[in-house]
Parts: sequence; C-alpha cells; structure tokens
Amino acid sequence: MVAFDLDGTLIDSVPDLANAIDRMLVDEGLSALGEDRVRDFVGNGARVLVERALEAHGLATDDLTRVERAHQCFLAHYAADPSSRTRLYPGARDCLEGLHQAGVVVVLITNKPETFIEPLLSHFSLAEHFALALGGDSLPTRKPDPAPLLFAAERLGVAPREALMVGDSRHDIAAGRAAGFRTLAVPYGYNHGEPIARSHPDHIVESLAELVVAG
Ligand SMILES: O=C(O)COP(=O)(O)O
Ligand SMILES: [Mg+2]
Repeated sequence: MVAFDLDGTLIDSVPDLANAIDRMLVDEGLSALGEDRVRDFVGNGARVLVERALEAHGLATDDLTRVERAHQCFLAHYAADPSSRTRLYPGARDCLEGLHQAGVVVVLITNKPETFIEPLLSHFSLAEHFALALGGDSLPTRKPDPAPLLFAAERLGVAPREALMVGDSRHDIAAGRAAGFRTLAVPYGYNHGEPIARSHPDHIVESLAELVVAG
C-alpha cells in the first residue's frame, strides 16, 4: 500500500490556498500576504493555516471569535474556487497510473478538510486511483499523529511495515515513522521553509516519476 499526501506532493495547491487566505484577510480589513508567505503556513490543516495568517499580522489567536469567523470565511472562499490555479505536479499522474497497473493499493491521507478532497480529485480525474481518502478532520487526530495511516492500513488489511507514506512535509514523515510505515519524501512541496532531508525520510525522490515500487 502506498499512502500519498495531497498538498505539496501530488498538487501545487498554494496558489488557490493563498488566494482564499488573502480574500479572508481583506474581508477582515487586513492586507494580503501572497503565495510566498502562505506557502510556509501550509501543513497542519485549514484552521492552523488561518491562525498562522492572523499571527503574521500580529493578531493573537486566543481571540476565538475572530479565529472562527476567519476560519469560516477562508473555507467559503476556498470552497468557491479550490482548483482554478492548482496544478498537478509533473510525474504525479504517471506515478499513480504506474502503481495502479502494478496492482498496488493507493490511499490518500491529507490534512486538508475532507470536504475538499472529492472536488479536487474529480477536477484532476484522479478519484479512481484511491481506495480510501482521509482528510484532516476525518478522524479525531491528523498527521503528524499516525492514526489516519494506521486506520488506512487496518481498513485495507495491510501490515504497516508493508506500507509507504509519500509526502512533502515533516508531518508526513513523522506520521509515517510513528505508524511503522516506510517513508518517501519529495523536496519540492511545502515544509515550512525547511529542507525535508532534515526529517530523515527513508528515501527522497526529485519527482514522483522516479518512485519505484519495491516488493
Ligand atoms: O491542508 C494542509 O494543511 C496540508 O495538506 P496535506 O496534508 O495534503 O499536505
Ligand atoms: Mg503536504
């Protein structure tokens, strides 16, 4: 079984995430931050993304009324336009098709809210590749907690040591290691501005086109 992360691994979604964050900020009377700033905030789900954008404006995130209003505002903007600027990374489709042809079970484990998974996978005609897709709010905990990975392995009857987690961020590598999966990282995604090598994944590939299925 191969478990893929979504944002920063299969799709370059920051242009649409940043657009929705910036629209939310303008609605809140704040200035837009732009893609380069927002890129480093992605990885721990929508609410944390919103909190980091507010913090970047020096606002305290213990104002729960403001955070919740901003969160709902971001979700509405992102729901209205989740894919028009988002691109599939080179090699992603070939990799998924190759795994499919090799008979490998593929699942999606993202920290993105579950509601956005289906529209994005449909937009890129990728839904058929995934036996299971879990979002950041599908279970009580999300990556770096191993729970979604272990849930997927159990649901599909796969031993964790026979599974591989593929991702772009330290949260993917930490979750994979904690679940007993092997880990493979791509260096082109979003990792809070840090090189993913610092997380010591078992493998790093420059492109998913290089992903070789072992065993
Ligand atoms: O939405 C996020 O924060 C990150 O999503 P990902 O887990 O697919 O990278
Ligand atoms: Mg990611």
